[in-house]
Amino acid sequence: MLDKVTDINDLQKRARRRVPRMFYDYADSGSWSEGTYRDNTDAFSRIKLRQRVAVDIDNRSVRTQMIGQDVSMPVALAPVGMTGMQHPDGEIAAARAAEKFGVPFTLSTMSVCSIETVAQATTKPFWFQLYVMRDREFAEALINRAKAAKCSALVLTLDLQILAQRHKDIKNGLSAPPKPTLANILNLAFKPQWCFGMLGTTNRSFGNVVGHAKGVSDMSSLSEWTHEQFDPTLNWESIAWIKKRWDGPLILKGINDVEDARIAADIGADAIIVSNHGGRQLDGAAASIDMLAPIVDAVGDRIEVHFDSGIRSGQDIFKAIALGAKSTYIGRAFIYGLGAAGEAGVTKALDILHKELDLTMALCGETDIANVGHHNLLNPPSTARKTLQAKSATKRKTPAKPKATAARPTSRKQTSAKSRAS
Ligand SMILES: Cc1cc2nc3c(=O)[nH]c(=O)nc-3n(C[C@H](O)[C@H](O)[C@H](O)COP(=O)(O)O)c2cc1C
Ligand SMILES: O=C(O)C(=O)c1ccccc1
Repeated sequence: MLDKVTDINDLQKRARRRVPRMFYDYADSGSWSEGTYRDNTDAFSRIKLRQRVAVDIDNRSVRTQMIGQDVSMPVALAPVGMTGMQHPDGEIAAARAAEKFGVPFTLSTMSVCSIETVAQATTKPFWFQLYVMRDREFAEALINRAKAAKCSALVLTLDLQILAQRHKDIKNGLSAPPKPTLANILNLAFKPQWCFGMLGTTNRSFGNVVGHAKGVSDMSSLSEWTHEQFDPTLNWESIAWIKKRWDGPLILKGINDVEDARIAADIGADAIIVSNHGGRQLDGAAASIDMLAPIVDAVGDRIEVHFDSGIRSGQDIFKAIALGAKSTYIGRAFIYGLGAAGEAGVTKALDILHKELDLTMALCGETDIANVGHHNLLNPPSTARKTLQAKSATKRKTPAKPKATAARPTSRKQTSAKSRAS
């Protein structure tokens, strides 16, 4: 059934056919004009790679580590709210696919299946993403539930203290529970597989927050509820408060500015995710891939720098790694796979990305993802150019032994959580 699917685009087309419009649109949208949403992908296509030839590329590896944990490629599944609305039991399907592929799965606070349900359905630890509510006891309860479920990292999202406006969600009447408007009911008639799947599961509402957060029973609209519940006062002191309560690896998500990256490194987080929330929050913000190199330059020697926003191919992953990210996350790329074909669709998305990443690496003349760096880019960022010039100046002074392979500057190595801990 997925034989003819060759790229993430194909999965997206199939998801559009299978998933009810309000949930498909919820995923495939950005805030306001969607300018940043479009920029995220456009910026990737402006980055050009250096094609290298006559290098022995027979044995290759894209294996690496994220916060000291082994991963089969530099990819994790990003936290996605309402994943279980793209496909029945969607969080379980995605977590299982990730587990089998050897990449981390991050469960959103706003997931349909609860922390406990996902823990029961999987065998390896997953990561938990936290949204901090005004009710701090509730935030603490979520942290404790994540600990009890043996989650192996906490991803704290910082770029959604307040929800931006997404026009499509308003037009589609996206509320919780969804509004049974005539248009929505008619649309469901064209999505029979989704409907039958939903009838077969009890996971149909927000598993982590129902019954806990005040006011959740009358969630009239997702945005109203979010404004009511999410803590707009969240600041760096609150982050220290959370760090104290969570004793495992802490990843700060939603950093898109050098100054914020420096503060994140100062407070001793294990990693940051350079991200603009996939263009769903501050419309007008820079494409995250354009912020990656300056941020790595500022803090890459102190903290692991991860990346998301705009990845739709293995080539995009390669570019993010070349710009200095230790690893990446995918949001829509796996969500489209999930909407198209459940667990098999997520596996297909991961397969596609793995193949594209490996092939791109090979055609750039690299055999190990650990060696990928600025030297693989045709136009390295200016900060990198200075570093490269400095390096080649030093090289000229001390002639190295001639090598069979072309000499190239080493990539910027980031501190791993493990090496800092030891
Ligand atoms: C439908 C959808 C829901 C999301 N929900 C969350 C969420 O609950 N928590 C969070 O931290 N990020 C959330 N994100 C942002 C993703 O974690 C990630 O930053 C973004 O999808 C990356 O961009 P990409 O989709 O272009 O890969 C969501 C993204 C999408 C598309
Ligand atoms: O839609 C999102 O991007 C998101 O993170 C979110 C925020 C509030 C409720 C559900 C999901």
